[in-house]
Amino acid sequence: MAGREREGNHAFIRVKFLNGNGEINRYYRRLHVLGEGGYGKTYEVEHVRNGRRYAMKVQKFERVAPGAVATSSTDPFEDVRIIYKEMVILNLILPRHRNIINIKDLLMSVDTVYIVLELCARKCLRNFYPIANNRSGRRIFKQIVQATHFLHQHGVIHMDLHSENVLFTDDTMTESKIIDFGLAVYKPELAVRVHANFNHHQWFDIDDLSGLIQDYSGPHEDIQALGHILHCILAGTEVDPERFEQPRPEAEAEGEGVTPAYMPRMHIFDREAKDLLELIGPEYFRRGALPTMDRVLTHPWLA
Ligand SMILES: Nc1ncnc2c1ncn2[C@@H]1O[C@H](COP(=O)(O)OP(=O)(O)OP(=O)(O)O)[C@@H](O)[C@H]1O
Repeated sequence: MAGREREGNHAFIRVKFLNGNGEINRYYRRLHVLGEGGYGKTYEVEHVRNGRRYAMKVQKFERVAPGAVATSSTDPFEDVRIIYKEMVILNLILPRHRNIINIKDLLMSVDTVYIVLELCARKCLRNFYPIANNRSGRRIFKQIVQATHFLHQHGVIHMDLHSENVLFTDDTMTESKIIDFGLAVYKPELAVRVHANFNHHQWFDIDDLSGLIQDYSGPHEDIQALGHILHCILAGTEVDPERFEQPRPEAEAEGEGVTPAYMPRMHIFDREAKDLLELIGPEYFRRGALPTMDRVLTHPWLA
């Protein structure tokens, strides 16, 4: 059982095809719902034969009759494209990384995709913020930065990094995993590393490579999202990003004082953590243009 395998030096997807949706029960027993997103539900499941627990993301899509004409407003192909892209990114483009969710199995019927993932605890960054201190905050933030850098090296921009898309492997909240590649974009021109000779021409039409917001997508989107996450870690709470959309002098001139609860807790964090916030944080804190990922990685707080 494995979604991602290598045949010689080439990547390929191993998919189990199901004759009907009921057949999924021969492989996995659904235990309960872990979460619900725009494209379906994610369940905790148990493998029928070996009893191991996993998370199973179930995504239904419109059946697309061969030759059917789809309108742009109700484009059934769009659902298929999004699901397909997530499968290819997780299966083929990315090698394993300890801080990126690992795909375990992939099953498909005529109208549903079942993506089986390693199971995380029901803890996400939101649960971590209040207990973060300089040491743990630095460790977790470094994991997320390194995993994001790894994505970028393989040409993948996540595009949806936020508190609920970073889960923890267990309740100790010491090991994090980035999940949900539904909005991710693959940009072959950005890739400096290629896994198992992945050749995008074999897997994508060039049009299918575009994300929902492709024209604006780039590493800066993820770096900005990391800046927001860092702000939340330092503040010890989820922060409303809209409050920090303008630089400090402008915000203060408009009388928008910021709640003390949203300010970095400098009695807990090193001055270097604040310095990194001034590099990648929201406009309110930032001193200049967003830096490159390399500069973030080598920042003294993380080095
Ligand atoms: N591997 C996992 N282990 C445990 N829980 C998970 C796992 N993957 C997803 N979940 C839970 O299921 C929820 C939905 O998963 P995910 O974000 O991947 O789905 P989605 O349909 O793309 O959601 P969205 O519309 O929010 O982007 C997550 O927020 C999380 O609570």
